[in-house]
Amino acid sequence: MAQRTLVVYPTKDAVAQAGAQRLLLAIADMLDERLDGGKTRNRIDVALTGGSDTIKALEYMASNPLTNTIDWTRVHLWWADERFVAADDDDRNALQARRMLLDRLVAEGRLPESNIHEMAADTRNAADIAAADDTTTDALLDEAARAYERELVRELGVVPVMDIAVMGMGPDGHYASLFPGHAEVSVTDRLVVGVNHSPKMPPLRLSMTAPLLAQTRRMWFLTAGAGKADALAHVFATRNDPAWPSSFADATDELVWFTTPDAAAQL
Ligand SMILES: O=C1O[C@H](COP(=O)(O)O)[C@@H](O)[C@H](O)[C@H]1O
Repeated sequence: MAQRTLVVYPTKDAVAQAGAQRLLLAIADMLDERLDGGKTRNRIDVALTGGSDTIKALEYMASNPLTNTIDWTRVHLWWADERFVAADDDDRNALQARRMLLDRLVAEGRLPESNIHEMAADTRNAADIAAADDTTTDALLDEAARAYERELVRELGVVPVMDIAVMGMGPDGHYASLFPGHAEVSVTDRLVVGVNHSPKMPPLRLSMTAPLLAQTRRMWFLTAGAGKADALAHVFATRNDPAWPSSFADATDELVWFTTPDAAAQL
């Protein structure tokens, strides 16, 4: 179990800027790291999420000169969670990341499209969505979750490991799409799950599970603003409490929360 570390920056903007800078430096360092035998890694795997702080960090990455020094052909991008909406829906985490950074890297020939591992989008039309009952929707989400599991295993083996995960946390303490009051946070026999009736819109989601995320080497939370203070205090006071899902967050090497004084006020 990793020890939780807290790093406080003066503003929300500074958290995003620092997150961007740290992510670029960490990617560069990991790509240069010498393995036994002197070779460098042939790939690193980074899990992204959505939410205000992480998307802002991607925006800062786009304008950071370090971005142009990275060998993106060896960087694979995954999503710790996704909103199950149409591929062109503004709510989609992957679409936001593409708009902020990834599409440009692909267009410039730096990042192969095949390195972007998106979770499935909802391909149904509005009438089918409206007509679907819970059983149908759950089955659809489950098939999408299993498809992502298959992709993870195909690419990374039966115990997939993210080198870095950049997480956000909601004011209710959710991380990825693991919400309080929902059973998914306690699922231990899956890598990815479907989430129906999410308390935060949109209601249908896909999420990596806590055990998969806990295999991550370096997990960073970008969690800024007074709205996160209550959740942060509860999360730091407990472990594996379903009422505060981010208390399940773990990593093998480091678990760091980048935050602001107002978010850390109750600690
Ligand atoms: O819906 C989501 O919300 C969280 C946190 O969002 P924030 O805007 O409160 O920072 C995010 O981490 C998650 O990936 C996303 O799907």
